[in-house]
Amino acid sequence: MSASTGKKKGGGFLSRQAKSKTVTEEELLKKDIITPDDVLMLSKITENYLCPTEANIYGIDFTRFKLRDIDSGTVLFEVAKPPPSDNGDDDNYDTEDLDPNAGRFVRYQFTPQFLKLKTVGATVEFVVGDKPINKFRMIEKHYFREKLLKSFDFEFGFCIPNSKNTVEHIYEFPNLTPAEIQEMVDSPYDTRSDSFYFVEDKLIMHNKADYAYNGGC
Ligand SMILES: CCCCCCCCCCCCCC(=O)O
Repeated sequence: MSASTGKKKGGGFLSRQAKSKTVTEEELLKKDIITPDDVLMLSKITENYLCPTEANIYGIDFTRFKLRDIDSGTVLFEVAKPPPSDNGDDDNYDTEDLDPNAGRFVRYQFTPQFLKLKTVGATVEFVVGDKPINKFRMIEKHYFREKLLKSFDFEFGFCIPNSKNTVEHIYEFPNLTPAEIQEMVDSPYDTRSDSFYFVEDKLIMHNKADYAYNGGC
């Protein structure tokens, strides 16, 4: 029987079904534990955070983030968390007191040229608390409106207790047509991402970002 009839039994048909299996955010919010396989099945940007900030029981704290174009070496973006002041006050206290989710949302403003890059390196520095961390992994899904542009899957690996760690993850950009690039440039903040962080296959942090690509226009 020809595969093109759509009636073929066995692996071909079933594996195509398995690959397209999707899950909704509402279904995941009912689960006690959210796994990497769960978020890989999401087909849309989430409207909510899929775990509370308290799920980060490992004291993971991002302290520096840098983006660079791998081809030219140009630094595209860099931010560092200010060190705690001498009196122990957290400088982010006021903002986070008003909105407890403020620390897990970032708005980026890039130029249209950003979308023409091929490969970007993201250097992340982070500190961890007094527990050892196994299988620290991030799955980050980028969307333009309803369309998934690309899902990135990065390992941070094992982290020793009370350590400061630095890792560079390499983002290979999706192929975008000139028309898609123009639409994204013309539609600031319609490009969005969910970053899901796992320790031992359990969701412990969820951050969000949105992007404008019309800087300098
Ligand atoms: C248009 C798709 C491009 C995807 C590659 C984007 C590379 C930069 C990613 C920066 C992600 C930061 C996420 C965050 O701050 O939570």
